[in-house]
Amino acid sequence: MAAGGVDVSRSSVAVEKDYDFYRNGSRDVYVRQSGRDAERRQIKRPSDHDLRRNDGRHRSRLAYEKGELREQAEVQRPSEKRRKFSPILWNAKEEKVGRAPSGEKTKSPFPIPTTTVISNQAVTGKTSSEDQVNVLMSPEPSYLVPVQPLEAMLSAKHPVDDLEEGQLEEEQVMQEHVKEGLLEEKPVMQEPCIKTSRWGTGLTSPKEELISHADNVSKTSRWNRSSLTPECEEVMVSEEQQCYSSESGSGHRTVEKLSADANSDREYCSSDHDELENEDPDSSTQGGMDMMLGSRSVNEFQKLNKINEGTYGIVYKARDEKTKEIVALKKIKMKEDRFEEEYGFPLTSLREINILLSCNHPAIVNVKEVVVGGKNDSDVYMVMEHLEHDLRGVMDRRKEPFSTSEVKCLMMQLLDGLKYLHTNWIIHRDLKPSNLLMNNCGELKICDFGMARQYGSPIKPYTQMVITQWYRPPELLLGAKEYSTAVDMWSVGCIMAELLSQKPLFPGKSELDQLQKIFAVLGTPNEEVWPGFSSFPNAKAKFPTQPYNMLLY
Ligand SMILES: Nc1ncnc2c1ncn2[C@@H]1O[C@H](COP(=O)(O)OP(=O)(O)OP(=O)(O)O)[C@@H](O)[C@H]1O
Repeated sequence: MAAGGVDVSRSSVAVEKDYDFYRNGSRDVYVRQSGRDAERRQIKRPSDHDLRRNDGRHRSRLAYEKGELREQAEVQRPSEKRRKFSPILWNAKEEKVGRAPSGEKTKSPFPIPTTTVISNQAVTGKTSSEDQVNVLMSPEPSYLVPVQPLEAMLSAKHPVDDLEEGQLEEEQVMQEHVKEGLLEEKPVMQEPCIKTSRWGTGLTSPKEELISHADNVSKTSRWNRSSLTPECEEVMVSEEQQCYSSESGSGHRTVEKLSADANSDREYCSSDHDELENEDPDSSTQGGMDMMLGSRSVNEFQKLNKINEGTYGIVYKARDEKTKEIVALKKIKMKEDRFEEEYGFPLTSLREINILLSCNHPAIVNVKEVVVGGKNDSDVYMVMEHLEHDLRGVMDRRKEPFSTSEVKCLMMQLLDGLKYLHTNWIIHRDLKPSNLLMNNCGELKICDFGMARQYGSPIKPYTQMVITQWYRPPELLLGAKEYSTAVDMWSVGCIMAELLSQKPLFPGKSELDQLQKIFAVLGTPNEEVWPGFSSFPNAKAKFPTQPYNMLLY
């Protein structure tokens, strides 16, 4: 029997086919969109049958509840993975350290913060010729972005997502140096090489205009910021909602402060919205208008029903009147309170759109375009491929756990998608069952990239207020700010355990309780089993001693 009405077992065949398809390259491929986007997304044209099959969540839900098996549809796959991103490089010397996980040589679609941001040279106002030689002569792979000439740096813009703590701290340090008279000239913040990015060659599509706006927002906020604010600001919903958010659409990405009060229910939004702290609200919304010039109108879609509501968006099932294709429309929730620190278009949504438009993988939800419209003509919608279920809902409806082969099939897809992300220097930072979409063929796709971000080498400090608590790794719970792809892998492990046992692996009620649940299973760490453990900010808490194993060895 299929997994909760979703034919996971059969999809394993489909997945095998996919991999054959993948290996064998392009067959029956058409270009979905024109221009620049066409280069990015080559997909196989869905058959009419496929479109019909997706017609009606209600129908599929009924079928699902009746346990009907769906016909196995020919799985459509891109002919190849076209999009490869580059790492963020933080300074010239360290470029040599950076290595793309896969070793594939590709050009980044992102505005890359080739940040020799505040290297020692920048602070002293000198750049040694040796460093320049190293940069220019070293046989770096092409995914390592060369340091830009100063003029290019100055004329470039900031990327939408290069503004987390590392940068902020560096910016502050620099300002302090200026105050202390250490810098004679106005400090040069090396900016991303937007001219070499796909946005550097002119704005040719609404999407690119949108991203351009993201840059503007980011830049404005960066330069206008007068102070740094804590990253967790919004009081969120209860943990139960947070962790089982499939149907409720309740607050994901929520965390709570580690405290001795294990029963504390207060949770906070893990936002890095302080980037927008001092942005002029009017300019933000005005920019939002401008960036949408040329986008299709949402009126070209017929809304069929509301699927779900999350923290950052309301998701509808809709039909594209032009192509008759069934799609999911995610309406971005604008921050409407002018007196809130963040107002207007949320940074998380900009990041999500930015990353998803650049991704092209069968296990990552496909964002087709961004459209505008609605009551005030100012609503922004992401147009995504539609999938009938999310894994949370599928699990909730099942009476028994998935079989081992079903779990293998799901995990293979999840890991394949995650490999693609990590290979392209993206950490998802919010993997959990409700962010894994599924269709009736058992295909799994990762969605909700609001917390995702591009990372770089070497690792820089980021907010630890990410990942829904039950799926959050101990290093984040312990306060680590320098982390990488491993945080997603922890979430994957929790999801796999949940698939096998039909219950969450570590359903902590608070951060402290979360850690205790983890330690109860894996042992209380110490310096011996986890070198560096004692240096975590929250490691000083007294945890009950639990026997540990030496899994690491
Ligand atoms: N492409 C899609 N097809 C079908 N359903 C979808 C699609 N995208 C999202 N959904 C549904 O909408 C829900 C919310 O979507 P999403 O997680 O992207 O919104 P969000 O506002 O970012 O949520 P969160 O509160 O987790 O931040 C998902 O859990 C899923 O049930």
